[in-house]
Amino acid sequence: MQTVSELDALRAAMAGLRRDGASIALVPTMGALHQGHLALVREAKQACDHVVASIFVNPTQFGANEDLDAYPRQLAEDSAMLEAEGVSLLWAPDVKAMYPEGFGTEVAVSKLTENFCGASRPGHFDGVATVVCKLFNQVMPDQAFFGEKDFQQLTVIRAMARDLDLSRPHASAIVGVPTVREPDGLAMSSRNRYLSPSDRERAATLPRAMREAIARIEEGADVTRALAALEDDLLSAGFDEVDYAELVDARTLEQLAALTSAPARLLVAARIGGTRLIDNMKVGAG
Ligand SMILES: Nc1ncnc2c1ncn2[C@@H]1O[C@H](COP(=O)(O)OP(=O)(O)OP(=O)(O)O)[C@@H](O)[C@H]1O
Ligand SMILES: CC(C)(CO)[C@@H](O)C(=O)[O-]
Ligand code: BAL
Repeated sequence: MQTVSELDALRAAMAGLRRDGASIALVPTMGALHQGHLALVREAKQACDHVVASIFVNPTQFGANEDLDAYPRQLAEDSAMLEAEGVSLLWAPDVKAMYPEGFGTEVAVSKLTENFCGASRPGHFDGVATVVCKLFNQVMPDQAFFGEKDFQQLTVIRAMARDLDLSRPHASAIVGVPTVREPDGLAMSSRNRYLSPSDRERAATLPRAMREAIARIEEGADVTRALAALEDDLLSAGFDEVDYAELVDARTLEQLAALTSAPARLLVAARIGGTRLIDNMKVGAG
């Protein structure tokens, strides 16, 4: 596996990989890799001849009071994991290489970013859309792989790629990969390592309470009541705050007051200690 941290070197390496018409998959990450990231790499490897992974802790998607400085950075360990998975190229730019002096362009996706994580993390999705747009233009992959764990992010990236005619990858070449979970059901996340042992134990209530709420909704319970019970379950289990718990149309992220034939998803974000956890699950058969 080759590692590059400058754009010229990336372009030269990409030209080498593309020789003979080989197809390219991109797996964007912020590092601190776990099995969730490796699931993306494995799907990418099945789909294309070469996998290019990126590691970049993108400052523009962090709010002023968020964990940019504390975010785990472990390039040597991550690099060994990617190499073991057969990744061909690691793109690991520093902030100056990604945002050279004078950088002043932003990609903003409207509507889909208004609620949920977009409301509680103002500017977050502008940062995500801008850096992912740059990654697409830098690598020009045939397919790009993102986790369903960040469901709103996946929806926003699909919309951006469609709206901006990012022909490689075009919207249909963005692949969503199902969430990988710990044995107790907690969605894997780099931020889980912030949890104290007791908060880590309590955190498993999140997927459990979500499954219970989904069962109630699928049995025909009133959605507002089921979501209120979910919030109560989380607060009783020791969560400090429920940021949102909503049933949405999985395509438009519009809130649903009842289950319909539309594909539906339960989206939740909740804080335990200083750590904000997000999760989402499919609801119903739509
Ligand atoms: N448990 C998971 N299952 C599947 N994909 C995941 C999982 N966790 C993260 N991903 C995906 O990996 C990619 C990189 O995510 P990122 O590096 O932010 O990791 P993360 O664990 O989500 O970190 P964070 O704690 O910052 O949310 C994203 O597309 C994300 O959706
Ligand atoms: C897509 C991404 C790599 C953009 O920085 C990040 O938001 C992430 O890791 O999910
Ligand atoms: N995994 C999404 C990136 C973020 O929370 O900033």
